[in-house]
Amino acid sequence: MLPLKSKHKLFHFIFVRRALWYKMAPPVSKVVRKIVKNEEEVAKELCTLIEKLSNEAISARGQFSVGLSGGSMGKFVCGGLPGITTTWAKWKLFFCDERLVSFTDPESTYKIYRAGLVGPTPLTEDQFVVVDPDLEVKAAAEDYEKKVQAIFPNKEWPSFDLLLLGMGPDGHTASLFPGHVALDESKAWVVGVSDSPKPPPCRVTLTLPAINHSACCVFAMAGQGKADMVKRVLGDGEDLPCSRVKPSPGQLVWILDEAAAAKL
Ligand SMILES: O=C1O[C@H](COP(=O)(O)O)[C@@H](O)[C@H](O)[C@H]1O
Repeated sequence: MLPLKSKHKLFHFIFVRRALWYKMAPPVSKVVRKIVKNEEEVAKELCTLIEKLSNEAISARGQFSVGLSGGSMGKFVCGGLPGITTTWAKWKLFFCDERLVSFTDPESTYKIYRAGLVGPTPLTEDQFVVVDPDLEVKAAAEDYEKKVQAIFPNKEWPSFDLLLLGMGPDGHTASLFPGHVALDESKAWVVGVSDSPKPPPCRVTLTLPAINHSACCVFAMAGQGKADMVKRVLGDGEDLPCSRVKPSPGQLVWILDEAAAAKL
């Protein structure tokens, strides 16, 4: 028989500590992996998900906030979105990251989405919350952060309904590159990067905490060129910028084609 004092200690250890641990530990993201045949199927799967999430968000809150990425994501989204059924007027579009180049430069992410979505869908230019390419890096990041804050007023962190993310061959996502100081930002929603290892060097990016407060993050990719990094991130769990995307509480979705998933 345990003495009363020891019983109290045991009770404290088991119940109080456990309750505290549950309270403090961040809820784990719900992770979904979807492997489809080819690039075309990746775009289809992605756009079906965007359609579903937009309609759910609009029914629940009257607005859908989505963050876009550059690179191959533009192709998937611009190819598939014109075919979906949604209330376009309720959309607000942001950029997970943007390259600091003019809107006419082929490297501009906004240029790609404006050409692919304004016209082919009922979306209008004023529904895009853009990074001002005429400002220098720090000022552009501060200006973009203010624009995002105006959409999520009085919030500690933005709560995007959906962020569409890509993964570079070095495991970067948005403009968060391996080993870069921007990865450790814990207060700002947005930071500037003036030494991006991938050109162009000047960029503006959402930070990891801003990304991880969104309701859903989706990585979509296709092709054998992604296979090694997919294995390092999803198979080996290596600590890379992509692996740190854990929306909490939230959903993390990976949509891959068979070639990108080949080494898993
Ligand atoms: O530079 C960038 O690269 C990543 C990955 O691009 P991908 O073409 O390999 O898919 C992209 O997600 C990011 O937005 C972009 O600025």
